[in-house]
Amino acid sequence: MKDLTITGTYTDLYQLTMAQVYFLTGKNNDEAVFDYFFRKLPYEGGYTVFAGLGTFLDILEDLHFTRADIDYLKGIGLNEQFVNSLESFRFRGTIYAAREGEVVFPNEPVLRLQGNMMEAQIVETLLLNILNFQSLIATKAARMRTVAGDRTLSDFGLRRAQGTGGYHATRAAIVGGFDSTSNVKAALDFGIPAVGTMAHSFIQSYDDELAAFRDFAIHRPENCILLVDTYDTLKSGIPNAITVAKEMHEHSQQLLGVRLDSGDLAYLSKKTRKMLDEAGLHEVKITASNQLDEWVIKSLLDQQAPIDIFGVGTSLVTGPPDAALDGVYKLAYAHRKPRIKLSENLKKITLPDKKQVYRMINGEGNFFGADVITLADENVPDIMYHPVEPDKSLEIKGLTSEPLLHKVMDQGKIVFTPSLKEIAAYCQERLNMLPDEHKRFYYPHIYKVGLSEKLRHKRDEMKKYYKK
Ligand SMILES: Nc1ncnc2c1ncn2[C@@H]1O[C@H](COP(=O)(O)OP(=O)(O)OP(=O)(O)O)[C@@H](O)[C@H]1O
Ligand SMILES: O=P(O)(O)OC[C@H]1O[C@H](OP(=O)(O)OP(=O)(O)O)[C@H](O)[C@@H]1O
Ligand SMILES: O=C(O)c1cccnc1
Repeated sequence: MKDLTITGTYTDLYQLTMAQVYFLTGKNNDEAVFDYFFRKLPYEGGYTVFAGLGTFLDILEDLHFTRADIDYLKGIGLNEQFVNSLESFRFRGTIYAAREGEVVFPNEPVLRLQGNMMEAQIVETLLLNILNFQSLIATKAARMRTVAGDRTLSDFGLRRAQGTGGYHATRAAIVGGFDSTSNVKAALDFGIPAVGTMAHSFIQSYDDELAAFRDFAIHRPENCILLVDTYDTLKSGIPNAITVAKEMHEHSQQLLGVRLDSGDLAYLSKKTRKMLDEAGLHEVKITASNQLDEWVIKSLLDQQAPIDIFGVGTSLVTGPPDAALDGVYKLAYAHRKPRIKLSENLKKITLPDKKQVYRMINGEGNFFGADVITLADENVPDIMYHPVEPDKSLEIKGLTSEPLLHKVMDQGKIVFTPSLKEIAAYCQERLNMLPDEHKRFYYPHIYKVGLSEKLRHKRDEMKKYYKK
């Protein structure tokens, strides 16, 4: 059995059966335009961090069908001529997208893909699979970063992740503001600092805790963090860690820290800090772990817990309580005409044609709290309209604006390649521009996304036409 490498068959079968029809009816070379957007903010929060773009583009640039793919697709009854054509399949489309790390909002196109019908359809599943997951995890990470301030956040999640999804979860965690990871593969591949402490098993395997700490410190004096809760944190773990820290000093070495992994982390971290300080070990840091999430981190800091490093696993990489971001990929233009999808639910009617999104910036250089979706070739309007409530509008005249969608792939070639570090810095820059009321956990202020008059008119006219 072979393990996962992403090739053209990393898609849903219906994409290929639709592509086959486009091919056989001679429609595959017409331009199609799809929008990627989501409808609901995760965590009942005020924003989503857009992540995964770099991963998606890297995979897309090399995407091809292998001999085994071709043989398999013929074997399941797809048309031979169509399947043979996939031997030379390469994505040659053009993509406009928000920068990875951008703070984005429901119903606005975050990415616009323009390609031929066939290629645009085939890559849908891959795009959604990568962008939805990484955006969910980057958002979770960003929520933790906004409450952790300048404390260190480390990803400890691989063991609890949804299978190999833990690999991309680590990348997304960095986009959203984490500093480091215990995931060695992700650290290697993405250039992230790899960090780690020790497990209970290491201490349990010794007859006494002090001997375990000593061996660890002797053989790994750099970045040494001792786990202090195996037997009794305050009566055994901390006193033994202090002994080892002092022995390390005698060898001109420095104990980096201790890790608390159970009990009342506020109480224990305060007691620990006091004991370390009384021993003159002011520089020894306190790490905390054990089912942390943004709420627990916030609570601990509200309790003035002197914790320097938070190690977060399950809640970071699995993104509870939301299992997925509901991002979708909808057709906006095909065969030289704008396209629309109607719905009984007004909110679910899609926006036709090629579009741009403009973000409004206020006088202080922060986000004004409004994005307007326009037709791609339109100037920024003076007024934006509520997407579904015809009487609501907002004047945006005179505000500075920035286009959100930029070309990131041109005819199959990546044209913008920021490093993961730059993406993470961009995310923090944009989060800093987002007013605090959109970042609070309870009932955050709603960020407005509106339509230009021209786009609204086009949608409404098409709606009338298809209703007839
Ligand atoms: N002072 C605190 N304020 C808020 N939450 C805390 C505090 N201390 C710990 N927590 C969190 O409360 C939860 C405690 O869970 P639990 O009772 O399973 O841990 P525990 O007492 O350490 O048990 P175990 O020894 O089985 O790990 C964890 O999510 C932990 O991060
Ligand atoms: O609680 P999470 O946020 O998921 O963080 C990761 C957890 O994984 C480890 O525990 P585990 O019991 O797996 O191993 P250990 O014996 O090394 O503590 C670690 O000690 C954390 O408690
Ligand atoms: O290095 C650690 O302390 C660590 C790594 C993974 C999971 N829990 C803890």
